[in-house]
Amino acid sequence: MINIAKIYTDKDASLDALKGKKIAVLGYGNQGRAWALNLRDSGLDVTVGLERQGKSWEKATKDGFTPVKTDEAVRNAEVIIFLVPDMIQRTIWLEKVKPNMKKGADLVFAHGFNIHFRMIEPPADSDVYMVAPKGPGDTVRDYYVAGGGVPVLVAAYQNVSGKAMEKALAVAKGIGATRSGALESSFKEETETDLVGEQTILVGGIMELMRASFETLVEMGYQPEVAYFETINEVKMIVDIIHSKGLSGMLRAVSDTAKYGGMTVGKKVINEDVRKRIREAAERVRDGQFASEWVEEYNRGMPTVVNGLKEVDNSLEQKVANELRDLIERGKPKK
Ligand SMILES: NC(=O)c1ccc[n+]([C@@H]2O[C@H](COP(=O)([O-])OP(=O)(O)OC[C@H]3O[C@@H](n4cnc5c(N)ncnc54)[C@H](O)[C@@H]3O)[C@@H](O)[C@H]2O)c1
Ligand SMILES: CC(C)(O)[C@@H](O)C(=O)O
Ligand SMILES: [Mg+2]
Ligand SMILES: [Mg+2]
Repeated sequence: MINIAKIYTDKDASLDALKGKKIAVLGYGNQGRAWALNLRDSGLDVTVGLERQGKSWEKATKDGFTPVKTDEAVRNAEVIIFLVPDMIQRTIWLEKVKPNMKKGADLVFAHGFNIHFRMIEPPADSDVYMVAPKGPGDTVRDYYVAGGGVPVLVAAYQNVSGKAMEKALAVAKGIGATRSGALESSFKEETETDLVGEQTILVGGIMELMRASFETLVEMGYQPEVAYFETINEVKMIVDIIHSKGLSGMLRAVSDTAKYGGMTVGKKVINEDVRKRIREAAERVRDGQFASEWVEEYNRGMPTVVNGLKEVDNSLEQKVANELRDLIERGKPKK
């Protein structure tokens, strides 16, 4: 056993710390919808707070909530959960939450960005804690409904009441996370590791590795559909095995030919140079350079994100994905 991280499960957490308290969930997007539904299904008192009527408002209403404007949602809340995009949180905090919140209400985050990089300066009399899902919002909902939960990192930044961790664990239990595990961390550790992870593997790394392999095969004259099955579609199946049995389990599930090729060529593709660049990316996160760059990009209207999305939407790999979607869906296991 390595036994470094402190991991809490259902037996260590109680919903009592939040029972009867008014909880405002700000935002109804990826995480907002999942949290609001899971917390409500866990018997907690949730109000959805939104800035304006629109898609999120409609979605929340369809799910049986009666959304209200952000300022109204926070006025009565004892627990305020920030589930609007990271780059919006500071403005919402300054303009809507800070002037209207109850004195001493809890401030809760799903990612430490705004606190760690000091974009939000919380009042000294509030508990400030974090429950950060280690998975996408839809999965947080899907796993909960299926009786499971996505693991989370929990941390307390300010613990005025002495009960911040108890309440973080109650939130974790409410969204189903302690059915799996809530790992004790810090705002610093969560923020930095989450950013490094999404840049180098979960979003950036995996996408670029898939695209590089796919595009190489297509350039060499192989059929795009064959390239798609090989370099993008099968990743889920391999990752599913890693997910349940670890890397050793995956190696034992593939042929010796794949083991040998994977072990020798993998290290040439993902070589020392790549490791050096992963380290550089991690250092840029840790010293705040990435955060400054992202704030600046956001303030310019996110041109890189907007154009990048367009480029991927129009790529051959996405066209093949659209073409094969029915076939792929037909083949999925039926519960
Ligand atoms: N996406 C994920 O799966 C995921 C995973 C872990 C942690 N987080 C964290 O959860 C938090 C929320 O991220 P998300 O991806 O769920 O957000 P999101 O982009 O899905 O948020 C959308 C919601 O925010 C509202 N919103 C968008 N722009 C707004 C604006 N200008 N003013 C007011 N409201 C606005 C929308 O109406 C919608 O309700 C972030 O701190 C993020 O880092 C997200
Ligand atoms: C789902 C992720 C990538 O893990 C999350 O960190 C995010 O920012 O969306
Ligand atoms: Mg993230
Ligand atoms: Mg993440």
